[in-house]
Amino acid sequence: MESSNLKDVTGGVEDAYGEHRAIEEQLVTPWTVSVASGYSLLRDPHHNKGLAFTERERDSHYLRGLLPPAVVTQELQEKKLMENIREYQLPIHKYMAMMGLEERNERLFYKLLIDNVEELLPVVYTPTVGEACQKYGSIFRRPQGLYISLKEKGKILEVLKNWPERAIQVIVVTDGERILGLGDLGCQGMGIPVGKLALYTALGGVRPSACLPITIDVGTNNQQLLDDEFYIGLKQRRATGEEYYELLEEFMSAVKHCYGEKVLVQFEDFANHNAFELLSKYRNTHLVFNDDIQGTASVVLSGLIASLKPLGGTLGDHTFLFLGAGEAGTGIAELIALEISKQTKAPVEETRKKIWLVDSKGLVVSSRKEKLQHFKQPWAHEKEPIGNLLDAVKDIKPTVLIGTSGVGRQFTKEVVEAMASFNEKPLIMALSNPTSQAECTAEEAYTWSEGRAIFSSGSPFDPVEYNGKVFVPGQANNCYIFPGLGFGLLISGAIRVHDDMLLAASEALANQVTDEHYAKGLIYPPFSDIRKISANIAAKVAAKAYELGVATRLPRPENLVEYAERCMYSPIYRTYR
Ligand SMILES: NC(=O)C1=CN([C@@H]2O[C@H](COP(=O)(O)OP(=O)(O)OC[C@H]3O[C@@H](n4cnc5c(N)ncnc54)[C@H](OP(=O)(O)O)[C@@H]3O)[C@@H](O)[C@H]2O)C=CC1
Ligand SMILES: CC(=O)C(=O)O
Ligand SMILES: [Mg+2]
Repeated sequence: MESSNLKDVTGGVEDAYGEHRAIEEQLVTPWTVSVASGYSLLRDPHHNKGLAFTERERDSHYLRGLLPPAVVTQELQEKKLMENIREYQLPIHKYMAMMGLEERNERLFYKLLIDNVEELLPVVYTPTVGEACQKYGSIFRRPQGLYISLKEKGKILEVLKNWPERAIQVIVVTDGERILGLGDLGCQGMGIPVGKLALYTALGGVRPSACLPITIDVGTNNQQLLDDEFYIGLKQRRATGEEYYELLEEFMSAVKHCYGEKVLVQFEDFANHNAFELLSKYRNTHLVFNDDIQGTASVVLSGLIASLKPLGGTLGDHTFLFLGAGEAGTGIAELIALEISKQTKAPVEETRKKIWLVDSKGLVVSSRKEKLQHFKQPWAHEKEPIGNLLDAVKDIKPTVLIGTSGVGRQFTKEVVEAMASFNEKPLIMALSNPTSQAECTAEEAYTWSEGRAIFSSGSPFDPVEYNGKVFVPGQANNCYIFPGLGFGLLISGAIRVHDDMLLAASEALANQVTDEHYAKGLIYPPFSDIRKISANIAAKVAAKAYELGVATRLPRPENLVEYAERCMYSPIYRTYR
């Protein structure tokens, strides 16, 4: 089908693929629905329960003889699998074991992930997912999402129809150009949408069948991949300009035609030269948000709000310095400025002046303005140029130092010591992922600040003992926000994402930090409570959607927290007729 025909298909939620309304010349997919039984039931990850099939189910579903005689509970299966996973020494082997489980038995995969979230999050997500992407070509077994490449130009609607699920509610899409702090991994970036959507289900409660990971392959500029005979993606340099934006336009329009107005599209790990453009292009026509710009901003703002308790004062009393002036850095900076502006009623142009950013060329200042990318320009304040981070720290004397550079070990001993020299409790966030790219380790932050830093990082670090005291570093990662934010959008039937929803999500997350957490040095609540946290975030986001008039699920449920909790996916096995 030509892309020009797209406009003839109306689509929408009821008629997901537009088949009933398709005109005769248009192609339709002949989907059939059948009841799985016997061997095919065991091979169907959505319905397989392995040894947990009951005697009755084994009789009625032709499973006799296909399974050994023991009938076990889901809990026992979980115990056994956790033992197996703990046996693996290498994180990548744990990752592969988890992906293998997802391919065999989806509910058991999610039960493990939900019940053991603190142990398994670093396996299915950062840092291990970074290594998995680097090796994605060799560990790729079965499709976990859709690949849409330049070869599919003009046929994207048909490609979407090849995905076996129809009622898609959340899409996470990447083009693989900025995978964590690991750079351009091309088509191998697929590990990221797969991992993010696993968290949408485990942390946020979205049904797995409603989630669709997508990688857009427009080529790669990574020479190592281009030279690799086993590379799984398009072997050409990245398409840019009109060719790139035409493909993205066709994709965004096909997605809406296929799944309707209320499908949420999360942009993930695009390079900044496309990320800002795509967000501003689609934020007023589609339900979209950029996780790296907006989700990260919301999680960091939450940590800052929570840290005001141990630090004292208001947000506006602080001075912020960022290393890294890209998506994450400027996204966070803008949300902080917006929040201070709301609190103080000062214009955002004023509140931005307390926030400074350093990029690869030094401090962002007014004399560089002409040559700066548009997203850096609002941060080009009046000051003499400063070439490096240490001098910027000494000059600006920030109370908060945030790393969003994607480059490891930039917060040196001198930088942390300088922060500790004029702050009783320096707030230091090393946000770059995976662990190898963190601006400093937890141990470095606590040791070099003589145990005074309030520290958090994008990838997890173990607790650190310093001078007889144990410090527990928090994980400032957007995975605290996007599952709850997304779920709030879905349960309210929101049609647009608004900045006020990000602020509401930050506040909801900060409200979950208790005195017990503060006593451990934390400014984020533990992931073990994440479903409760996500329900609270979802409720606040949904409430904001109703308040702003962008919610379509009417009437508004009275108790939104309860409603969110009730709507959440449960991985407990279902009983079959
Ligand atoms: N914890 C979390 O939840 C999240 C963490 N991140 C992490 O943040 C990192 C950056 O992501 P993102 O903002 O999207 O990337 P971008 O590429 O958009 O931005 C990177 C910025 O860092 C600057 N930079 C690069 N090298 C240096 C250096 N040696 N010294 C100073 N500045 C430098 C770049 O400068 P220039 O502009 O001059 O090139 C650019 O401004 C990644 O590692 C990512 O994993 C991202 C999102 C969420
Ligand atoms: C966490 C995340 O989104 C990133 O590092 O890109
Ligand atoms: Mg990301």
